[in-house]
Amino acid sequence: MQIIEISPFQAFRRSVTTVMQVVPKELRYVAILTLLGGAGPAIAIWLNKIIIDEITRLLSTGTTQNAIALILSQPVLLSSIAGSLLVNLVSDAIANINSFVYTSLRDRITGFIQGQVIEKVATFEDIALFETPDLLNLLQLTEKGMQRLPELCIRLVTMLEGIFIFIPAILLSVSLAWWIPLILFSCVTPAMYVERKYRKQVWRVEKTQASLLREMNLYKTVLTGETYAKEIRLFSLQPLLLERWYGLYRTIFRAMEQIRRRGTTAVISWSLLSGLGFALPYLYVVQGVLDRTHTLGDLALYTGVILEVRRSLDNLMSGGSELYDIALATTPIFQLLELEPQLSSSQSKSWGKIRESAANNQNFQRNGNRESLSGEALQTGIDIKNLSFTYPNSERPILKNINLKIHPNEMIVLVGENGAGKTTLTKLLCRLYDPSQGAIIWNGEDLRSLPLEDLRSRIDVVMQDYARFPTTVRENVAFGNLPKMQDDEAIKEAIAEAGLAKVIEKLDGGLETLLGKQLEGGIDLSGGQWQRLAIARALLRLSPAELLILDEPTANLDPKTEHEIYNILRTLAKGRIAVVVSHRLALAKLADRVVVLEHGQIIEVGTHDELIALGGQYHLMFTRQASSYN
Ligand SMILES: Nc1ncnc2c1ncn2[C@@H]1O[C@H](COP(=O)(O)OP(=O)(O)OP(=O)(O)O)[C@@H](O)[C@H]1O
Repeated sequence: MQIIEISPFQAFRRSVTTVMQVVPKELRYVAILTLLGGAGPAIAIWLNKIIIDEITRLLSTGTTQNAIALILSQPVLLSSIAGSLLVNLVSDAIANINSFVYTSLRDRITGFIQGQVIEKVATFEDIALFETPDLLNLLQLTEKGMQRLPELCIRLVTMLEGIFIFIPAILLSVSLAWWIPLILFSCVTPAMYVERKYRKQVWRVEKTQASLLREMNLYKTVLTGETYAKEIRLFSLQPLLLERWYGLYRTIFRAMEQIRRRGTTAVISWSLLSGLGFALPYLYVVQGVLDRTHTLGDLALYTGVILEVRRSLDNLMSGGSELYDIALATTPIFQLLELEPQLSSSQSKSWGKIRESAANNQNFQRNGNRESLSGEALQTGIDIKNLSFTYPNSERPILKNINLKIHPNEMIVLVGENGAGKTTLTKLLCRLYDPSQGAIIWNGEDLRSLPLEDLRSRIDVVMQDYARFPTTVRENVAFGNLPKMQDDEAIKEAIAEAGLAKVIEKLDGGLETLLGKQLEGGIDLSGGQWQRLAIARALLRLSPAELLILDEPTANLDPKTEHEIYNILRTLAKGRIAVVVSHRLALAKLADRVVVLEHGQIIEVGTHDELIALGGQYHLMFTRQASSYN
């Protein structure tokens, strides 16, 4: 999978487009209010100048009137003071409204972008997304990007505000001397450049440290998650794991701290220069007042103007740097959204062709609302041809030159030592991965040429690490066949067949009982009960399935239930291909053929009796297991 390059500019453009798409109205309100608010400081400064000049004039007349009566008798002074108060009030109101609108705007952008990312990850066909370090790093960086995207609005607004304050202030400063804006501008440019450079460095460090951050988050999950809580306490692992978390934190923090320190020193040095630059125009006005070419009001006006120009330039500078920072931080979001799975269905052939041939053979059946092919429709079975496989994040081949023809209606049991590659082979049959070499031929068609979703709808599976959904009993079962969500009879039948009827009957909420201790009112099941629930899920899905895959379906079951499940398995496997992975060799006796895997290669294939007679690896495994029961 290729992560495409996106420049900060492209990321910025896409961020702005996203924000404008999600909150166009709010953004317009904020922009209009900011525009109104932007004129405020210039007006206030202007009014201030009038007030000071008026007061100076009145004082020079030697009036003895009391202050209130004096103000009330001077319409210019009075209206200027009233205007100044009004401008302050309006500015405050605008700031409050803006902060309210911004909060709602931030929530909506966060919800939108999180939804996009979750949808992308959840519907991404390629399981390698969760196993390839580069992609995991991208996911990690996306988290930060999602936090920063809503800030784009406030930064854009800050920039806008900067511009709105800047334009009137700069016009006023030109009226004082044409060179003043030039000096002010050239003073902030170096600091702006240095800040941009420093942000880029911070981003580079963040990118290279994504894997460390991911590791740190993993330790956090281990230290605070329920899955590990018992063993961590029983084995007193807290000090060791905490030390690892702190170690990673210190490494990341130190590197960031170094860059921040260097960056801040450089930015402060350049800001000092800009401070000196701002002093020049100020001294110029003071000199003008002393020379009597300017009034005291002028001094107040120009001092205010210089400060406002500086404030607006600061706004522009910090807004620009932040926008650059946000553009960098949001790059991974768009890289993730553009990511194309390698398991693409693009070259997919239509199932129509296969359906057609099956229909011609009268094997087409209807099941509930959906069309499905019966087990017999898998007429030529599954042919695994010269298959080799290496996981995307590794160099070590896990399966080597596998050749196996599975006949229609056949039940195969895969056996072999831990790590032999049994589960990996079942993952390839479900097309969670594509073979590195060779092919899996399904009914005469390469698996890669079949529509992925349709293919998966024809497969029923109980995984070794089956899911424990934190939802109701009903949903835990019906997730196997969504159209049957409200079919109580079918759900109860599947539960009964999986041997869970009594357990569920005893629950107060029955099918609606919430499973999962983390949920309010939720309860937990035992390991074996969860496994039986996963089997019930598979049972509900069974009718449309042409291929049934069971990976260690009885690992957590007691001997009595295990025996019951063996009997159910026989029924399950009928009329379809069944591939079962099991270390329980009693199960192998039920199979049409047993396939023995060792170090990723098939070393023996045959019926139980044939392999026992062969006296090879299977014979050894079987006799060892049998002797351990004697
Ligand atoms: N996602 C993965 N990425 C890289 N290597 C993997 C991945 N999953 C499994 N492996 C490796 O592939 C090898 C085969 O694993 P697999 O789970 O297929 O074995 P298995 O025969 O099912 O073992 P067990 O009986 O213990 O379940 C192991 O060495 C394992 O380390």
